[in-house]
Order: sequence, then structure tokens, then C-alpha cells
Amino acid sequence: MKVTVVGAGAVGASCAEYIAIKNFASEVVLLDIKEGFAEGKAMDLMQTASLNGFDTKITGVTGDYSQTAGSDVCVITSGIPRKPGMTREELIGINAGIVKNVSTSLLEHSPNMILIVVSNPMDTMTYLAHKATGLPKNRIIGMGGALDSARFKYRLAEALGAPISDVDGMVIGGHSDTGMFPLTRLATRNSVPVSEFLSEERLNQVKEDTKVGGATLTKLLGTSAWYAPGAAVSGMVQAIACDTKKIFPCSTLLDGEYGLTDICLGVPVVLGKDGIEKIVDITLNEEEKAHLAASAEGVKKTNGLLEF
Ligand SMILES: NC(=O)C1=CN([C@@H]2O[C@H](COP(=O)(O)OP(=O)(O)OC[C@H]3O[C@@H](n4cnc5c(N)ncnc54)[C@H](O)[C@@H]3O)[C@@H](O)[C@H]2O)C=CC1
Ligand SMILES: O=C([O-])CC(=O)C(=O)O
Repeated sequence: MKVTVVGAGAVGASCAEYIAIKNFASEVVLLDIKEGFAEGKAMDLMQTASLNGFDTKITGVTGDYSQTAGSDVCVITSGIPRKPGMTREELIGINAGIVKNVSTSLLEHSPNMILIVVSNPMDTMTYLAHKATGLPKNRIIGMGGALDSARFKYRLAEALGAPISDVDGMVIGGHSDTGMFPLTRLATRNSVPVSEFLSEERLNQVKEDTKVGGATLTKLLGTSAWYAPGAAVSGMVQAIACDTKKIFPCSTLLDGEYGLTDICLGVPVVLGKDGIEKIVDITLNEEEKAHLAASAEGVKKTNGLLEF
């Protein structure tokens, strides 16, 4: 399994690190436009191999897509991150051009790739990658829901006073401060609905804290997060590499599922060797349907800013 990660910045390097530590890929290529940067990150990471016990070979290249040839999975993390006070949507002006060029360059050398889009605004960048590459919809996957769900579980565990491993929950909808929708109704602590333990008010607080998870970290760090984003991507790449058929909420091109078409939005999907092997169309209540529809409206508005 050969994996290419474009963008050797905070998120890209974290992706490469977690993929290597999990030891399921033979090769990871890091590519960046900043001269020598990816080479440096790759060398630093390779010098952790004997310490962390992995055999994955990590190489770094500056802009040379021929080195990415034959990749099974490619991840796009190139682009600018937001600063405190900004929304993800404000990044579209710079990131759209980068994602368009990077996705077509990757396709030229890896025609069979499964593409994971991370750059923000992620749902719109995933839609753009579809338009730019024409790849079948199972082979373009946006990463957002896996991260948002991890943050939801963190907040749930905090509220419950429980270990995170005892908690399950999922976030669907657009990967934005207002668009994402933590499914509190379906969240559980060891199979017991969390509403058995938490008041409606506390659950609403969990939901709100989850939605601003990225903004909270951006305010603390001065730039956006990277550890949990990198871990979320590595989990998705592992599900594809190892054909696990695990369910992750991912941004995917919808064609009637959830009553939506011509939009990439976060919904549960089964990930395996073919990428998105199934979109899981779960039954939502009226309130949840209304949230998802509003979230879709927001993403469509951002998609309207794209130039093809
Ligand atoms: N979908 C998600 O859940 C998340 C998305 N993000 C997004 O990921 C992106 C990257 O974030 P960070 O790694 O923190 O930023 P960063 O600034 O640390 O790294 C970005 C890297 O991309 C490189 N780059 C820029 N243009 C390029 C090009 N055309 N080709 C190759 N490399 C290029 C830069 O040189 C830089 O090294 C941002 O857009 C951020 O908003 C970040 C966290 C989570
Ligand atoms: O908050 C950001 O801008 C980066 C991101 O998407 C996240 O960490 O969820």
C-alpha cells in the first residue's frame, strides 16, 4: 500500500506519522511546494522509526509528482489553515486553486487512487475534487465527520465522567461551525442512550462544544488543530488499506440519499478497499432532517462560489 500525502504541514505530517506508527502501509510519500520542507519532515519522521517500531518508508519530495506514481490512497492537506476568528469558508479563495491543481496532478500519476480531501472548506473542496478529476464517487472521500465524532466522544466522556472508550457517537452534516450535527439521540455509553445520564441542557452544551471544536482549538493554538485531524485521516486510510468495512461519517457525493443531490456532505459510510463501499442511509427524525437540510443549504452556498 502506497500512500501520498500532499502538504507536509501540521496536518500532513501528523497524517504521515500516525499512518507510519500504525504500520499497515509500505510507503508514504510526503509532497509539499516549500523547497526541502517535505524532505525534512520525512527524514525527521524516519528517525522515529526505530524508536516507534515501524517499517513504513517515508520519503519527502518538493513538487515532484512523478514520485507519487502508483499511489493507492492520496490525501490532500495542502492549503492554508484558518486563524482565530475566521471561518473555514473564508479559506476558499486560496484553497480552491490549490485543491484543483493538486487533485489533477495526483490523478495524472495515480489513476487508480482513492482520494481523501482534508483542506478546508472541506465539503466544498471534496465537491471541487469531483469536478476536477471526474473520479467515481466511491473514490473521493472528505474527512471531517471522523474528526468531529472524535471530538463529540471527548465532550460526551467529559460530561459523563466516563472513559472515552465507553462512549459512542457520531456527527453528520457539513464540516463547519454551524453546519455539523452531533447525533445526541443516538449517542450511547456502553449501549445505554446518553440521555439516561445527562440532562437535555447538558447534552445541548456537549453539542455546542462539539460544533465549535475546531474554532476552540484555533483560538488556543493560533492556527487550527493537527493531532486529531491526522489521527482521523490515518484511521480512514487504515480502513481502506485493511478493507475493514468500518463505518465513518465522511463527506461523500450524494445522489438522492438523505433527499440530497449534487452535494458532498458528511453522512455515515462503509469504508473498505474500494473506498466508500456503501452510504448508510439512517432514519432521522424531523428535527435532524431539518438540521441536515439547513447544513446542506450552507454547503451549497459555499459551492456556489466555486469557479470551474
Ligand atoms: N477537514 C478537516 O477536518 C481539517 C482540515 N484542515 C485543513 O487542512 C489544511 C492544512 O492545514 P495545516 O496542515 O494546519 O496547514 P499548514 O500551513 O501547516 O500546512 C499546509 C501545507 O500545504 C503546503 N502547500 C500549500 N500549497 C501547496 C501546493 N500547491 N502543493 C503542495 N503543498 C502545498 C504548504 O507549503 C504547507 O506546508 C487547511 O486548509 C486546514 O483548514 C485542518 C484540520 C482539520
Ligand atoms: O478548525 C479548522 O479550521 C480546522 C478543522 O477543520 C478542524 O480542526 O476541525
